Amino acid sequence: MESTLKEMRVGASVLDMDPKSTVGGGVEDVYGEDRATEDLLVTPWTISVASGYTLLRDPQHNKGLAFTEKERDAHYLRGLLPPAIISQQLQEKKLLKTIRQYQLPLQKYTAMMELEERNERLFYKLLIDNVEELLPVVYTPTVGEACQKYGSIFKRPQGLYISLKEKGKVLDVLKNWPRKSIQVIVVTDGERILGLGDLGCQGMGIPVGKLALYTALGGIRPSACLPVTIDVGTNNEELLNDEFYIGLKQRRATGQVYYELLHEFMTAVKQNYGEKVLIQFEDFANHNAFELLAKYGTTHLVFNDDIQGTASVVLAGLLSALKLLGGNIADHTFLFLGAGEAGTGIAELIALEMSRQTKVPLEETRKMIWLMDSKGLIVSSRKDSLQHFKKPWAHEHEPVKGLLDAVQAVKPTVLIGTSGVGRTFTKEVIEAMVFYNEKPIILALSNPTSHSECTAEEAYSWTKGKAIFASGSPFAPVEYEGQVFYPGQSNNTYIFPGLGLGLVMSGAIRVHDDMLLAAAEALSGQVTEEHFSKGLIYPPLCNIRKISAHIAALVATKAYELGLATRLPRPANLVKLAESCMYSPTYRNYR
Ligand SMILES: NC(=O)C1=CN([C@@H]2O[C@H](COP(=O)(O)OP(=O)(O)OC[C@H]3O[C@@H](n4cnc5c(N)ncnc54)[C@H](OP(=O)(O)O)[C@@H]3O)[C@@H](O)[C@H]2O)C=CC1
Ligand SMILES: CC(=O)C(=O)O
Ligand SMILES: [Mg+2]
Repeated sequence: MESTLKEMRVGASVLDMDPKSTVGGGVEDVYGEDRATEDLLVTPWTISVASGYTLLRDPQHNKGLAFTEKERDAHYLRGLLPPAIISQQLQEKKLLKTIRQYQLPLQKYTAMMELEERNERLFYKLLIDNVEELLPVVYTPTVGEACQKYGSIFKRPQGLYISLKEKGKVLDVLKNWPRKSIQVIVVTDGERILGLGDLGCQGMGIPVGKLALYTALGGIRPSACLPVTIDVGTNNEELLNDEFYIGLKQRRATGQVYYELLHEFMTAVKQNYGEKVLIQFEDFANHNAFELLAKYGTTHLVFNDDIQGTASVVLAGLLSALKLLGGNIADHTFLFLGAGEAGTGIAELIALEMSRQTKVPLEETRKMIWLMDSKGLIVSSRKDSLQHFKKPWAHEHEPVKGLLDAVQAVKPTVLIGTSGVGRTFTKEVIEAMVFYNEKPIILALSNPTSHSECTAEEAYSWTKGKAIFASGSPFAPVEYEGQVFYPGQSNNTYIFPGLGLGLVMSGAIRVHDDMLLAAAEALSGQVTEEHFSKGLIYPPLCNIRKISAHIAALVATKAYELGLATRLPRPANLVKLAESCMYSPTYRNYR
């Protein structure tokens, strides 16, 4: 139990005291201990030192066979372990070998999750040291399959489930979580999991995976991370008919019922963890995502990863590509397939950057950007029937249905896939891109791999090696006519860990667009000549902690400039601060 005296002091105000209580609550009596009466129950939190069998079963402190002779004596471990002492390094080597032996990605995923539950430090050591190899296991594409099969691979719960059954009790549910000092929450309602649609309660794999990356890539302590799934039902018939489904078996609640539960959650989070806890909205459907962001963006430290994190990573890639191609961002014309969260989020940040660079008003720079949805090109004649987030993109043009026709009409220099539909960048579409451009920029952002708008091989072979290509899920390097091409991964995973670290370490209280621009500049600044020579527009993920530190520093700098930082005075060297803040997974010695 991680509870400390300090945590017990955090508390509710005297104003919400129980009328029957005869004792006044202390100023920060969140757990109601000061004001408890015979009718008012409290939780008996305790502090204890783990030893013996309990220590071996405690994932935060377990070191497996790495416990020294002295530790085995001091902590009652004699006989509970075989005699060999195996260092963390050797344990890591053995595990990597085991994981590599598994044929199926889902087996590797399960092995990693079991390791996390058994030995947290070893899990993070393995992930950090082998990030390029293991990211596709704990994150896209495998996490998508894991969510689809969550019911059958489910053994022990991870994260916090807040369902409609908990309405009216959300604060109590938060208090059940064993860790008290939370800095980052990733929350989903499971309605738009990657490009896989509504997976209901099984979407939990996403907050769990994203938070593992907050720790591995951004250095946020695992104990400070809280994955949350809000379960308001699912409209996925297959899950509703599945006897093993782990979520609420009802159709999704909408309207007032939905918003009341979300509001209760947002209020309880602030009440329990304060103003500086970061909340990342993840994989909500767009009919809720924009509204939630607009509503809570002014009252909470919150951002939507699919709208804003994705925008920042794509802008970073474009800024890098400009260094390769020359010219300015305003020289480009953009066409998006997909006008939802990712598409319109990216489009808006590009338009903002163009406006900043050229001093041309935002309404004008938006005109360089075209979006398509499932009904075709977004044009002014459709304006009345468009969802509000599409309206700014309804430019004057005759209606266009298909993507190839749109490419021919708009002649984009940059084609971006954010539709969630695989194989929509056909040979004809890609050939049209290279017909109009010496070096077309093609980003197939939809996840997981099976939903990517095209493969890396298709992008390079259909453009005869001319494309600057990146994708949301990773592709291996491609050999085309004797030359090797390295596709980059354009995924918000480059941004949110560093963004989160910057916000947390500066004690920021709100997320601002300038921070997303700063994160994009920081990421783009990490791309070197060597990377460019391979055709990469993103730096390799093996340097991600260094990259995250730079992102964090620029984000924190913005927080200070905007007066949104509360950690005062401003530390002199923010890169150093970011590096020194990061969680290290090496084993500690026990007294
Ligand atoms: N690489 C990354 O970092 C990220 C990738 N993504 C990926 O992007 C994809 C979309 O996510 P998100 O924007 O949140 O989803 P949304 O549901 O908000 O948007 C999807 C958009 O695609 C459109 N669309 C659907 N089918 C077609 C089609 N056949 N042709 C043209 N347009 C189509 C939809 O049209 P309509 O509005 O008419 O329904 C909608 O505008 C997902 O696969 C997700 O995994 C998301 C975030 C980050
Ligand atoms: C990467 C991501 O956030 C998504 O595909 O939804
Ligand atoms: Mg997402």
